[in-house]
Amino acid sequence: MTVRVGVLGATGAVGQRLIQQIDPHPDFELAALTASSASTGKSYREAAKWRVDSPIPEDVADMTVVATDPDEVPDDVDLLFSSLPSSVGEAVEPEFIEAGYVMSSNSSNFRTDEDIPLTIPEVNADHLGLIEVQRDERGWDGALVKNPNCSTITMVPPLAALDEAFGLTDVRVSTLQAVSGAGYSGVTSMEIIDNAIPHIGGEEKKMETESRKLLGEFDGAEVQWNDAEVAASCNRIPTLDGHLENVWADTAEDVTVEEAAEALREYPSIDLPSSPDQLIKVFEEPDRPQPRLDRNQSDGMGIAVGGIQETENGLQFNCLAHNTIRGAAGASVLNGELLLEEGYL
Ligand SMILES: NC(=O)C1=CN([C@@H]2O[C@H](COP(=O)(O)OP(=O)(O)OC[C@H]3O[C@@H](n4cnc5c(N)ncnc54)[C@H](OP(=O)(O)O)[C@@H]3O)[C@@H](O)[C@H]2O)C=CC1
Ligand SMILES: N[C@@H](CC(=O)OP(=O)(O)O)C(=O)O
Repeated sequence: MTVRVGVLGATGAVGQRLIQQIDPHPDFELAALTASSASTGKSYREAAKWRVDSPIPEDVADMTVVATDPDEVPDDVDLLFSSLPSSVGEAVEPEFIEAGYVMSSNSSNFRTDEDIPLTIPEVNADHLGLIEVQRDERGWDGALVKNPNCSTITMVPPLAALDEAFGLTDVRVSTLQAVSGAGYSGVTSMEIIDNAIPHIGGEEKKMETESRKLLGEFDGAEVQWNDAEVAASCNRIPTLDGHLENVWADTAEDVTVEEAAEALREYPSIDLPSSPDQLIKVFEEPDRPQPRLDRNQSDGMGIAVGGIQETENGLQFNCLAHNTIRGAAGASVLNGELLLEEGYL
């Protein structure tokens, strides 16, 4: 069965990555593209300043961009991907769900609302059951699932593996985030070249809250957030793609480097088209992972870990993922695949 899909915010940085992922997808067919009033009525080629590292798909380039309005999206579209600015998403996404659409959204609005599933399919696919709760509480016909913030996605699979094996108590993380995370006009070249910026607005709180929800237990009615304390410090550096993070994870049980590496390597993936066969790759070399060398492993959907060391209370390690693929567009597509697999489409 082919699922007809639409992309809201299709002309943006994440929207372009979504099109790159969806165009060759075995189960999804692009049927609607939306953006702001500045783009409405234009061909996608005209409206989107295409900046992705593969050619613009010709069939998509000729599609007409429509307004971000449920009346403008054909009724036979089964699934929407949203990559709208969060302020726009907050106002507009509920209108689509109320109109009956099922949506996989990358935007940060509603991520920590109690009845909204925030999922990384390899980690907490069962949280999708919150859709029944949101339908009961909000009277929605459609459904809304969110993927987390890109920095959060990078560290949570390794943390989930360690939590399952040894129990997490405290997590501290410091990030080195690529400029693509800020969008095309997010940081200027004069700001970032030969520089590092030790502040990314709102990012620390997102990492501290979203991670605890993702690592929480769903009991069929609500998610009990994980008790671990999480503290984050976020920094922008002049890499293009790939967020690198230094993590200190305190564990309830003693753990050696070898035991940690085994738990990470053996953490299971999920059988969905965009999920890698091996979710977490563990490097032995002390200077890996690195953004330029390791962000594209498993087509940008892999999580890389290295530099594992024992500490007084647990472990220290480095992790890396491609922020606009695993951290954004690929994460949304994977959630779309999960919605299909679980019968929501
Ligand atoms: N960049 C990244 O790495 C990541 C981004 N995100 C999140 O994804 C979302 C999109 O980010 P990004 O792609 O970088 O943003 P961009 O600014 O590049 O793109 C925004 C998109 O939304 C459209 N849009 C803007 N305003 C409106 C409006 N009022 N009504 C309808 N459509 C509108 C734009 O259309 P137009 O071209 O016509 O202006 C464009 O298609 C944000 O919520 C961001 O926080 C999450 C993780 C990573
Ligand atoms: N803030 C992230 C990207 C982003 O937009 O995240 P979010 O999806 O939480 O808004 C970064 O700068 O790298």
